[in-house]
Amino acid sequence: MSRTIIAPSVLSADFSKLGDEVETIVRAGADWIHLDVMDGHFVPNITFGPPVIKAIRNRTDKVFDCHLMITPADPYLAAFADAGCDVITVHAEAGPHLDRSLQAIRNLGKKAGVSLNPSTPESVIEYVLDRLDLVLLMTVNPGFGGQAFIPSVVEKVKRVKAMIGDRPIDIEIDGGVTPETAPLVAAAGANVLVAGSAVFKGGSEASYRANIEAIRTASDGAMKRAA
Ligand SMILES: O=C(CO)[C@H](O)[C@H](O)COP(=O)(O)O
Ligand SMILES: [Fe+2]
Repeated sequence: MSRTIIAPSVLSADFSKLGDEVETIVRAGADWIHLDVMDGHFVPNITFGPPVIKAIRNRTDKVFDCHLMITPADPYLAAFADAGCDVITVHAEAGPHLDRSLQAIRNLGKKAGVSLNPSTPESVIEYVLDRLDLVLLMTVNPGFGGQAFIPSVVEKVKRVKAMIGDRPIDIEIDGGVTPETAPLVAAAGANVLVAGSAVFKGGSEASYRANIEAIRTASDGAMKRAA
């Protein structure tokens, strides 16, 4: 059994020293770096885009896991690939041509992900499974960090796990992940956990390390018991 991949979301980092925060969170045990791109249109908040991602790319060689909460996404995929994103995830709700978006991401040489809002049924990925490297299931409504985990998504994790079968597709959870909620989704089949506020609380490397370890211990234990 492989251990849970922990992907801290820099949405909760101190943006005034973002590069340093990336280095600190990597030293503290982050596996991937989760980058929340928001456009003030698909979601009611605005964050950052390719220039900021490019500016922090040289701070680590960890996977840059790019969560695009933008519409349209297709015109910007090449810019995010050039900026150094390794996984590029688009929302199924953000455009009419999911199959085309996923093909475009793979054609750029990147891993292709799709994200589903809490109210979006998993059936939208049925005909694109062979184009997918990752499914990101939102456990909050996208747009902000620090929101409460929506428990109804746990059943969706189980259904997506069954749909995927033995395909090499990661199941990632995003929103309200804590040591209390991580075991619920890990037991249901998720293997990548995004956490922002629960990881960056405390503001020091020691607290980041303890926060990551608490989530990892809880989720790895649940994964092992479910195996
Ligand atoms: O995509 C996101 C919000 O749209 C973030 O990745 C997510 O909210 C992480 O923050 P937290 O762990 O604090 O819920
Ligand atoms: Fe995210």
